Amino acid sequence: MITTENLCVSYNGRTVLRDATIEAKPGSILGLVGPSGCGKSSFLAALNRLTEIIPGASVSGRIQFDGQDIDTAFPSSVELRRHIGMIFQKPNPFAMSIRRNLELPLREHGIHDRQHLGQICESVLRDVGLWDEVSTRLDQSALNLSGGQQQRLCIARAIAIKPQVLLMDEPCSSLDPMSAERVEQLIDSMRGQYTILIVTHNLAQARRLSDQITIFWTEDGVGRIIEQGDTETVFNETSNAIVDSYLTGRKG
Ligand SMILES: Nc1ncnc2c1ncn2[C@@H]1O[C@H](COP(=O)(O)OP(=O)(O)OP(=O)(O)O)[C@@H](O)[C@H]1O
Repeated sequence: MITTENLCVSYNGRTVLRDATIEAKPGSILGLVGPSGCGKSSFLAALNRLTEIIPGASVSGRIQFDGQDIDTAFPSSVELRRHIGMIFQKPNPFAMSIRRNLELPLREHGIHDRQHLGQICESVLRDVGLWDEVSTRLDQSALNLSGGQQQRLCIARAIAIKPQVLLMDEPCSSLDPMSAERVEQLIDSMRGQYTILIVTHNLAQARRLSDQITIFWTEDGVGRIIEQGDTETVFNETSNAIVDSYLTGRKG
């Protein structure tokens, strides 16, 4: 379970997200939506401590993982990212072979046995539906794969080290429609195995994929959460006029 309490993110002293409190249930998919600039990516970055390497960024509030503050549970960012992985909008495979892309994080986490590495590579490539497409060219550059294949490789790389949580920042939005559909199906198939927090601008996708939804909004230049709950309940029964306008495409 991952929770936040009054999470705030600022850049150079300017608050861009205020008091974000969420609860992502184990094994569920939580959709994070809202207009551009309301702090969704900053929120995800804080959960994975990427804000530490963004110049001028600062975070306050509480982030807990299984009831423990993440700073206590995972003093090192490497350990944190073993439990909380991240997938970005633009696929970012390393400029090396498909095999090395998968082996690198495994080696970083202490797995060096060649046979074991090989087994994990095959298993995660099967999990993301890539094995049949790449099994004969594992030693070729990952950069030769299509965008959709690269994104599935990045998901394979993230799950190779068995995280419990996956943060996804618009994972389909740079892909062509067919590849995006394929990646969406993959994410859907991961329900129950991982706790997934996914930022998407595609409201139909958020509705299809997410069990719960959190809606961010900007007021006076500061992002905050204005609605959250079970996805279908929020879509069908929200009493918040702004949320209703946003979800029906009349605003945002
Ligand atoms: N590195 C940074 N330095 C300064 N300001 C930043 C930085 N990153 C984001 N911001 C600002 O923080 C605010 C929130 O941005 P963020 O990217 O988190 O929003 P978002 O909801 O994810 O937007 P989008 O949907 O367009 O990706 C914006 O005003 C943005 O300009």
